[in-house]
Formats: sequence, C-alpha cells, structure tokens
Amino acid sequence: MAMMGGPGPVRIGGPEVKKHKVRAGTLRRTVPYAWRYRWQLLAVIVLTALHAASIALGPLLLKFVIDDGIVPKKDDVVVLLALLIAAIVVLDAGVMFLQTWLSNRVGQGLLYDLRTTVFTHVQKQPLAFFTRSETGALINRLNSDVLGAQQAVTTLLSQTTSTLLTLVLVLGTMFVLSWQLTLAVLVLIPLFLLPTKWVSTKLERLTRERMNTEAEMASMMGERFNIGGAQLTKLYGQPQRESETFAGKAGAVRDIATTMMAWGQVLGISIAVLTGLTTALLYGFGGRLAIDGTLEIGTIVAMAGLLGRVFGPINQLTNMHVSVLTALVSFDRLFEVLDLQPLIKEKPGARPLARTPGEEGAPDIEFDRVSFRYPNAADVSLRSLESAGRRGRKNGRPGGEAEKGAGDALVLRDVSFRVPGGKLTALVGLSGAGKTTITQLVPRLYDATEGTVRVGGEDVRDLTLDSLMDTIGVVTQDAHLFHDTLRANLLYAREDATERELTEACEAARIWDVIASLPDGLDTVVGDRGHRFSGGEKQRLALARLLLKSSPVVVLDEATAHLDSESEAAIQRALQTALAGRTSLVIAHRLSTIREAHQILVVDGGQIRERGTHDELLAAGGLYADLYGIQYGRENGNGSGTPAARAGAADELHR
Ligand SMILES: Nc1ncnc2c1ncn2[C@@H]1O[C@H](COP(=O)(O)OP(=O)(O)OP(=O)(O)O)[C@@H](O)[C@H]1O
Repeated sequence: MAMMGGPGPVRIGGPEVKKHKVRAGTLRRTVPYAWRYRWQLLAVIVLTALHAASIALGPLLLKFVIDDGIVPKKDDVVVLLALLIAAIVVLDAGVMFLQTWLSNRVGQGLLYDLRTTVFTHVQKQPLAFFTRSETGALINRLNSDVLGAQQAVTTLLSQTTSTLLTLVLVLGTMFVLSWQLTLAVLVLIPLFLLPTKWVSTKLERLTRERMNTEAEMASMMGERFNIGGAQLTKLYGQPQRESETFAGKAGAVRDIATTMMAWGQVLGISIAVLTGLTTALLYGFGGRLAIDGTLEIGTIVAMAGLLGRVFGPINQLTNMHVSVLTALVSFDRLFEVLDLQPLIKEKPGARPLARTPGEEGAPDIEFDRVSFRYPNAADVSLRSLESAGRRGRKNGRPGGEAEKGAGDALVLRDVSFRVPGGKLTALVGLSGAGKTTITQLVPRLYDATEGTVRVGGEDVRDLTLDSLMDTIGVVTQDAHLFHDTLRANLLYAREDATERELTEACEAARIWDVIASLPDGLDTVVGDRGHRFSGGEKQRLALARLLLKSSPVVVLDEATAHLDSESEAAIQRALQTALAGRTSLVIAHRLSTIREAHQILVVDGGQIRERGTHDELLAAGGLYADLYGIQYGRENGNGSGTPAARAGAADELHR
C-alpha cells in the first residue's frame, strides 16, 4: 500500500481500471475519511487479533489434550482443557459477531459520508455539467465507486489485519512446535503459489468484466424503462431488437459468471489438494519423528490442524494488492468528481437581495451589455462522465480540440434591456436565436461572459444564491415533475404551504378541476416525469407550483405544445393570475401574451434586433411584423407570404 502514496502514478490491473492511473496523493486523501472512525477501527483490529489468536489456539490446545491429558491418562486435565476449548469457541463467536458488526458500522458510516459528500457536491455543479454528463455514469459514481472506496477502508483493513495476524500466529506456533516439520511444509508453498496466483488474477479480471457488463445491462434497463425510452422503442417498433441486445448482455453476464464459478472451484480444489498433500507429508515425516521419539503425537495433530489454516491467508495475501489498488481507483474516481470546482459559486460576502413585498416592490431585471458563450466542456465536466468521451477517453477531464471549439462562439452579443418591476417583457424570435439562454442568465444557471445582469439593481453575482432563488420563480417549457404525488411536487416550492394554499394555487392556475376529478386528488402519483398529465396540464401544475412560491420575479418559457383552444384559454387565464404584479420575462409563443406585453424584445442571432410594444413593432413593419403576420394569418386561416415561408416561420415562432 505504501507505494501508492509515492509521487508517480501507478498502473493497475483489470480491463476497466487498467487504463486508469491513480493520481499521486490519493492514499493520503483517503486518510481523513478513515480517521473519523479511528477508535472503532482500532477496536476492529483488536477484535480481529483476538480472533486470529483463537485460530492458532485451537490446534495448540488439542496438542495439550493429547500429550498432557490422554497419553498420561489424566482425567482432570482432559476435562479442564475440553472446557477451555469450549469457552474459547463461545468467546470467539462473540468476538466475531462484534468484529463484523463494528466493521459494518464503520463501513456503512463511511458509505454515508461518501455518498452525501458526492451528492451534495454534484448538486452544486452548474447546469452545464448536467447537460454534458451521462446520467448513468454519474449514478455509477455514486453507487459502485462509493462502494469500492468503502471496501478500501473497512473490508481491506480488517482483512489485511486478520490475514497477517493469522499467518504470523499460526506459522509462529508451528515453528515453536516443530521447526523441522514447518520448514519441510513451507518448501511446498511456492509450488502452490504459482498456480493460485494465476487463477486469482484470472478471477480478478473476470470480476471486473462481470461488473462492467452488469453495469451496461443496468444502464440499458434504465434508458429503456423510462417513459421516453419506452415510448421511442414502441413507436419505432424495436422491442425485438431491444430484447436481442439485452439478451446479448445478459448472456455475457451468464457466461462470465459460469466461467468464474469454474475457476473459483479450481482455486478451492487446488487449495484443498495442497492442504491434503502437505498433511500427508506432515504425517509421513512427523510420524517418523514421533517413532524416533523426537516429536509427541499431540504435536503432529496440532501441526495438521494449524497447516489447514495457513494456505487460505497466504492466498489472500497474494491477491491483496489487486484489491487495494482497485479500491484506490474507486477513491481516485470519487476525488475526481469532488475536485471539480463549481463554476457558479456564491461570492464570499454575498448579500441577500432585499425583498419588498407587494406589487410595487417587484424588482426589475436589467441586462447591461451582456455577451455570453457556453462554457467549454473542460471547465464544467469530466470526460469520464460523458458517454462519447468515455468511448475515446484519454484520461481525466475533457479538453480535446473538438471540446474546446464547442463553447467558443458567442451565443449572445451585447444584449441590453430592462424589464421594469411588476411588468411583463416578452422575448420572441426564431428558434436558436438565444431566448432560452437570456432567461438562464437571470437565475444564474449560467453567468454572463461579459457585461452584467442585475436584479433589483444588484449584480446577480453579488447576491446570495438562496435569496436569488427565493426572488425568482422559473417555469421551463417541459415543466418537470418528480415521480411523486401532486402534493409533494407542489410542496417542493414551499414546504410549509397549507392545504388551503395548495388548493388556492391550483385554482388560480386553473388546474384544480382536473385534480379534483382524480380519485386520489392531490395524492395522485404523477408518473415518470409527470407523464400521467398532458402537456397543458403539466404547464398549469408548474404554474401552481410557481404561485405557491410567490416569487416577485418570474421567468417563463411558454409551452409550445399545440393546445386545443380550451386549454389554451385555461393556461392564458392561469398565466394572467400567475404573472399579475410580478416582474416577468417570458419567452412568448402566444399572441395574447405578446399583445399584452409591456415590452417585446425580438431576439435574432444572439442580439436584440427590435424592441417596443406590440403596436409599435407592428407599425415598424420589421421582423416582428413578419413573424406576427405569419402567425396571425395562420391562426385565422388566411396567412400571408409564400406557403413555405409561412409554415417555416410559424413553426419557428412556435418552438
Ligand atoms: N448547453 C449548451 N451548450 C452549447 N450551446 C448551446 C447550449 N444550449 C444552447 N446552445 C446554443 O445556443 C444557441 C441559442 O440557443 P437557445 O436555446 O438560447 O435558443 P432559443 O432562442 O431559446 O431557441 P428555441 O426557441 O428553439 O428554444 C443555439 O445555437 C444553441 O445551439
């Protein structure tokens, strides 16, 4: 283990981890995690030592029973020693129980520490991290690597102690009993080590292969069994192909497991054969010594007993380094995630945004010469967590040429505007113009590359994240809902909301009638990603959630789903309630929203091309007038422009 702390990276075995170089200092960094449990770990080591002693003591007592009791025919010695053996067995059982219980406690404690640390850290990562990382790979970090790291500290620690102590005590006792016999037997050990080492390495490789294939199988199930994946599979009529792919993976797991079982047997049998052979040698050679009177009979019996306890620990010891290195890789991969500094952090000394209640007090939003480019992959994520990256992975963080190019273009250029407090500003424009990007800079999902975004006159980067999130309510187009009850989803906005407040929010969002008609009402489970509800219903639920939060600033991406006129009207009324008196920045797709907006900003190519009220922009006859004319025409069935242009632009505006 000591070599791991050295300056250079260490290559390790196993197909997946083979390429992974453990970074220098990893071992040192694991110490604080174990240090928290130092007293419990010390107790585990003491208990392990006691157990190891009892392993060596059993055969030794047998020697005394034979040589000092049975042979000289001393009843009292036999009874006394038999009682002692019984007492040791019972005590050892207690020791084993305590040892296992304590090391499990430490292990679970460590798992808890690692899981919560990584989860909390990952949550702090900017949105860009999640857009780049493959969810399955991320969850794997939280599951298998955390488990691997825990094993490094607990299982390995107690295993190493127990193996080493057992070997020292058992071999020591054997030497004391008869050094000649011990040496004769030890000569055979190298003969045994070579094949077992070979088999163990093979088993180690197979274990990793099985883990990888099982992970692929699990990830496939995860992808195909979420609502989107299941729908795609059905719609493209691919269940048969999916089943075949899955069967391929499951078959690989079956084959590897069968091979592993066979090699495991070979290992077990070879240990048993060697133990048998050495026992035969011991009886042959020892028997001769006993006949000569050099050895007592009890010693031979005790030696045979001790011999059976030597090969297991030796075998474990030869494989120990592989387990230690594997466990360190897990730690290293976790540290890789923990080392990732979140791009968006609260400044030291950040101030809370003063929140003035009431309509007049809604703060304004201001963009002051804002330019923005999406961050490079190298700044926000880990190559090993990006699926495409993992296929062509070099090592560690991403940063290939293609990655660098990805974020280079400015998505917003010199954008300046002000959303006055309590008023509605609509963003319109073609798809990909930069509307969503603008809205994401307000709640600091991303930070401006140049220029300043202000809320209530304060640079958002000077404000505490909590107060910013309290002030701003965001409804995205897909209006995500967790797979939980409606009530839990709504309370997510405000834990302490009363039943009455819940009902009122739902009524104001024009969704209460739908909820009331459900047999379980607010306790209805929404289904994966809220799939149980229609697009319009989800949007209204998201509005109800927003109303409960009652934030003075609202950022909203209107749903683009083609709604029937009834739900369109319902959403419109819900929106009017939700946005009344609030500072609202809305990506607008509906004529009604656009017409009533205090100000309309027309975004094109990352810039604000036109601004004004609906009437002003129509009168100006620019891009807005074109877009509006096309949509208005379409909605009234008498569109303008060429049919192709009409269809294209209408779709764009609706996206
Ligand atoms: N996470 C990202 N990383 C890199 N580029 C991005 C990212 N998200 C969006 N973009 C790019 O930024 C540009 C603006 O996208 P944005 O989503 O802001 O447009 P939009 O006007 O909201 O479009 P739509 O109406 O279709 O949603 C697009 O060219 C898009 O490809």
